[in-house]
Amino acid sequence: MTKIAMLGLGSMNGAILAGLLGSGVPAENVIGTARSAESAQKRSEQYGVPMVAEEHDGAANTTAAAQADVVFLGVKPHQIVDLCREIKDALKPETVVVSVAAAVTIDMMESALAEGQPVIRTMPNTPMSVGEGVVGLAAGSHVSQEQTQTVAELLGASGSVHVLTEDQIDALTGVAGSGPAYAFYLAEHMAAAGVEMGLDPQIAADLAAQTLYGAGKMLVENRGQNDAAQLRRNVTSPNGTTQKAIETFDAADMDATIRAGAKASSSRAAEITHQLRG
Ligand SMILES: NC(=O)C1=CN([C@@H]2O[C@H](COP(=O)(O)OP(=O)(O)OC[C@H]3O[C@@H](n4cnc5c(N)ncnc54)[C@H](OP(=O)(O)O)[C@@H]3O)[C@@H](O)[C@H]2O)C=CC1
Ligand SMILES: O=C(O)[C@@H]1CCC=N1
Repeated sequence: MTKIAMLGLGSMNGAILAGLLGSGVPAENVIGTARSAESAQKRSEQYGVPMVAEEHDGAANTTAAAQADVVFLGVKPHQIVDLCREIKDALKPETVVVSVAAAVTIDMMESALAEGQPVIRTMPNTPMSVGEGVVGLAAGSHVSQEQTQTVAELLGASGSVHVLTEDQIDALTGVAGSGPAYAFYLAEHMAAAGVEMGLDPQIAADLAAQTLYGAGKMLVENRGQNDAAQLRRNVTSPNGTTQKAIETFDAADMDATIRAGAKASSSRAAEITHQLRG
C-alpha cells in the first residue's frame, strides 16, 4: 500500500490526512512532521499517526520523506523550495512530491529537486477534512498518468478532484481554496445579525451553520438541474422578505464585492509567486 509522508502537518495537510484516514488509509502507512514538538504531539494525538518534530530531530523531514511513495508538502509557501532542497537527496526517484501550497509553481519545485523527480501542484480546501473538499491538481513534467491517478485517487476520497493546467490553479484558489473562508464569513455575519435581533448567540450560530449546510447540499444535489441563481429565485417571493434582503445586498454592490474578493485572492497568489521568484 502507498506510504505517505506529510511534511508540515498543519491545517491543510491535517484536513487531507483526516480525509485519507476516513477513507480507510491505515494510520501506520502515514508519517507526519511539524516544526515544534508541541504541534507534533498535538497532531499525533489528533490523528493517531507517528509524528517527528523538526526541533527535536533535524532529520525529521528527510527521514519521513525517505520512507514515502507520496510526499505531501504542507508548509507555508515561502518554505516550500527550501523543504524541496532539504529532502532532495532522501527521496526515491519515483516518489511523487505533492505540494498543497498557494503560489509555488511546479518549475520552482522541480528546480529544487533531483532531475526527473515527479511533482504535482495542488490547491485543496479545508472541507477535505469532512470528505467534502475540492482540489485542483496540475501535474509536472515528470509525472506519469499512473502517478497522477494514484494521487487523484488519494485526494478523491475526500473531495472532488479537478485536473487542470497550472495556469488555472490561481483561479481555483480564488473560488475554492480560499472559498470556505467566504462561507464562514457569511455565517459569522448572519449569526451576528440574529444576535442583534435578539436571538441567543448559540442558536443564531446554529441557524447560520445549518442554513449554509442545507443550502450547500441543495446546490450540490441540484447540479445540472437548478443553478444557484434559480435556487435563490425559488426562495424569493415577489415583494416578500427575501426580496428585501437581496435588494439590500444589491444596493451595497455585494455581487461585485464577492467577485472582487475572489479575484483578489487569485491575484494575491500570483503576487506571492512573483515575490518568491525574487
Ligand atoms: N489553510 C488552508 O485553508 C489552505 C492552505 N493551503 C496551503 O497549505 C500550506 C500550509 O498552510 P496551513 O496548513 O494553513 O498552515 P499551518 O501553519 O496550519 O501548517 C503549517 C505546518 O508546517 C509545519 N512546519 C513549519 N516549518 C516546518 C519545517 N521546517 N518542517 C516541518 N514542518 C514544518 C508547522 O509546524 P508548527 O505548527 O510546529 O509550526 C505546521 O504544522 C500553505 O502553503 C498554504 O498555502 C492551501 C489551501 C488551503
Ligand atoms: O490563505 C491562503 O493563502 C491559503 C491558500 C488558500 C487558502 N488558504
